[in-house]
Amino acid sequence: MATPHISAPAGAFAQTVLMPGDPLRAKYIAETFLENAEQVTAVRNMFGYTGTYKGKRISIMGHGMGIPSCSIYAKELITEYGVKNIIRVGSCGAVLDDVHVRDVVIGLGASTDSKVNRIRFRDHDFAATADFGIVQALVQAAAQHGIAAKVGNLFSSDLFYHPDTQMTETLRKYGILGVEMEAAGIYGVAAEFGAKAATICTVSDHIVREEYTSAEERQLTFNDMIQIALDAAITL
Ligand SMILES: O=P(O)(O)O[C@H]1O[C@H](CO)[C@@H](O)[C@H]1O
Ligand SMILES: O=c1cc[nH]c(=O)[nH]1
Repeated sequence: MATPHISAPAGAFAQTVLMPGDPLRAKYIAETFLENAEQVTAVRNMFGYTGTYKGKRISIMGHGMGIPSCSIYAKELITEYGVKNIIRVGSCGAVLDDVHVRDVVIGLGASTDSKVNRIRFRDHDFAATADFGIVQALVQAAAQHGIAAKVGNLFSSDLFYHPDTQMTETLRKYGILGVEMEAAGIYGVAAEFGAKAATICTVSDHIVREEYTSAEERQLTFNDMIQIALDAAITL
């Protein structure tokens, strides 16, 4: 039962899928953290895997960069493969003084400059929100790992290289915890097709302070976030 973008057979995905932007991160997560991981799709090299974590069946699949890309995969996973829970596991940039590189942030809500949710919602402002149960599970799992995750609003931007130089000040004023490129789209898809979704991100850079994590640091902090997401996933 392939779709235009996923070549897996029916039943190939677990009910809960962790989704990083980078398909190679999906491969790394599956090979490092899952037992008996099997690759179930590789269309356009957007790798997807299913295996078990602490005895529970879990899938991992990349979603690419930006709302158009992640929306395709999230929609097909939900409507064609019966996926119920999507947890985006990503990276984000920080703008606030009290958010630091390597912090873990959870997107309870996601603001955006994308029009996708207005297209869905008759041109009104849809409040793109995470599933509260998944957020709770993520917060609890983070606490068990000794990490006080910050929970709040993300900004999902259509543009990585944003031309509006005033935008950062606005994001600071409105308390945006992290800038990334997908959460608002995934929350919109989940709402449209009756699934649950949440986003957890590791802060990879501070946009105002111009601080960046090294590739090695990113890998280590990313590992913390993955374990939090997997420990939350098996409670769903
Ligand atoms: O690390 P990922 O999950 O890809 O997330 C962030 O990184 C990409 C931009 O470099 C965008 O996809 C953004 O949302
Ligand atoms: O989308 C992203 C991801 C990391 N850092 C940013 O500034 N934007």
